[in-house]
Amino acid sequence: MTATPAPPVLTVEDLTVVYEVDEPVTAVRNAGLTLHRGEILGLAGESGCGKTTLAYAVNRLHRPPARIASGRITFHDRSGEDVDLLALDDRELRAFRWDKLSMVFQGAMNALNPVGTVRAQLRDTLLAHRPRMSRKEVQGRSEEVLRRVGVDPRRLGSYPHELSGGMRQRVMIAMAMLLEPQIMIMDEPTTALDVVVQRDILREIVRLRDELDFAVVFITHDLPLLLEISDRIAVMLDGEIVELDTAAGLYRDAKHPYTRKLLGSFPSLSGERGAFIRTGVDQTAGAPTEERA
Ligand SMILES: Nc1ncnc2c1ncn2[C@@H]1O[C@H](COP(=O)(O)OP(=O)(O)OP(=O)(O)O)[C@@H](O)[C@H]1O
Repeated sequence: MTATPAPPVLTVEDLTVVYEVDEPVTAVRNAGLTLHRGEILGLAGESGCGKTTLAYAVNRLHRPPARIASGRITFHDRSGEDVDLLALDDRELRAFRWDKLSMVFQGAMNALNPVGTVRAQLRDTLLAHRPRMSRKEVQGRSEEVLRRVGVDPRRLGSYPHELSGGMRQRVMIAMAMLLEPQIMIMDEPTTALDVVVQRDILREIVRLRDELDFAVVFITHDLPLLLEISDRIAVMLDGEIVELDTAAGLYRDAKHPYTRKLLGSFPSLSGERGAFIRTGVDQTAGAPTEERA
């Protein structure tokens, strides 16, 4: 990490999300966090702790019975403008999503329209936000994003069923970066993929972040993976963020007993561990360093 953190791009304050079912479930409780420009913030915690609910609420994608009971979510635009996300109407939200903040879900590869080519789907998203783009610009941008995620631009003419799962997930990541958003939220984006493909895609995400400087909220229950790729990590337990620290700080000196328990539950973290994605990672001890790759 650098000594002075980059300015914030997103601030979540005191966020509470409740599922209004017979016995209401408070899935996120008074959560607060600041995401800095260009940082990778990992969100860790066991299944059911509220990670996905938090991510959906930030993007206003939550649906009834989920309800934001309290809190503030502020997007700090590159232009200097602060946007109160909870105050946006539907039209403003549609303009905001993909453009300023995009999201890649677990299994997002199945979200591609089966009857549209990759070209058509990238074009539709581009033109919805940039209606004045020429055909040539649309084609150029579509080729560029595919190249960036390691997919041959000749695949623009392919239908989703003609692509492997890994390739479809890469296309979804390309879609998420199409409009150069300032934030990407990734919820278990590689869980459905085999380990080698996962690693390739994660390396790409870290590299692209270094190049393009978007911030990432990366959600997974895989803490060892988060230690490799995150600048900071927030640990969630029963809807609350119980600890938030740099990856190195968390690894070396976890404060909350639950974080220590979580760290202890991954044998790979106490023993030898190879193939860290970050450079500057102490592979013999398996510990992340303070540096950012
Ligand atoms: N539609 C719903 N109605 C009622 N309760 C729900 C609903 N969706 C989620 N919950 C509850 O909210 C809590 C948080 O769920 P959430 O999916 O956000 O957790 P998560 O940490 O993302 O889990 P996972 O890693 O399994 O996706 C859980 O207790 C869950 O049972």
